[in-house]
Amino acid sequence: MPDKSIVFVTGNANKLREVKAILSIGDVPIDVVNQEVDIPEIQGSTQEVARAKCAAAAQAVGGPCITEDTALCFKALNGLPGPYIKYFMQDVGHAGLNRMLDGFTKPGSLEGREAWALCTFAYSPGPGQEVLIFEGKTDGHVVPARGPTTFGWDATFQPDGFTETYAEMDPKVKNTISHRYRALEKLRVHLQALRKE
Ligand SMILES: O=c1[nH]c(=O)c2ncn([C@@H]3O[C@H](COP(=O)(O)OP(=O)(O)OP(=O)(O)O)[C@@H](O)[C@H]3O)c2[nH]1
Ligand SMILES: [Mg+2]
Repeated sequence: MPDKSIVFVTGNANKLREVKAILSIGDVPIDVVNQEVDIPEIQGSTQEVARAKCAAAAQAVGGPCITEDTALCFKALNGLPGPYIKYFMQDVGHAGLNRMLDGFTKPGSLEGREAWALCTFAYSPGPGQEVLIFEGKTDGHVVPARGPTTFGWDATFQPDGFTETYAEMDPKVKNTISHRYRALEKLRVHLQALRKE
């Protein structure tokens, strides 16, 4: 790889901010260059969605790139909404996501509200080439919204080991425990290995 930058194809400004922050820290910082291209997303497993999106993104930009797909998976619903969380969030909001779990919840407890945030980064070396997948997962619970509502479902996800939701915590803390951070640590190793080739 000729330089220390990577093209990240996304239309989501919040994702971009976190990815830039996470990859700027570390022994070998990585510059992220955004290209906002509207890529169709297929239906399927998180990996199928991620592979197809990254392959199409590499065609669109004509070179190496990364893409990212975030899923929010409810244990009580066997992993749904998963990769479709964007549309659930848009249509039913924080309160609707909570209501979906009320019937599974033991009163007065968080039992039944278990969920995990799953981040899938995909890397394509270029158009027509094999796409590699890097996943990160953070376990937690779905709770009534607390904190700023500027980023997706952050206000309704309380990661295990914390009393705050993602939205309530200092962004620097989120960026050391998040699904995105965990996936990026794996991607970082791969990008650094490429640079040594
Ligand atoms: O509270 C949140 N904390 C996060 O850490 C987070 N990461 C993603 N999201 C939301 O989950 C959906 C994923 O859909 P998604 O992966 O297709 O993203 P997108 O369409 O917005 O962007 P992209 O596909 O252009 O990259 C979208 O609604 C995102 O806003 C998050 N919400
Ligand atoms: Mg998308």
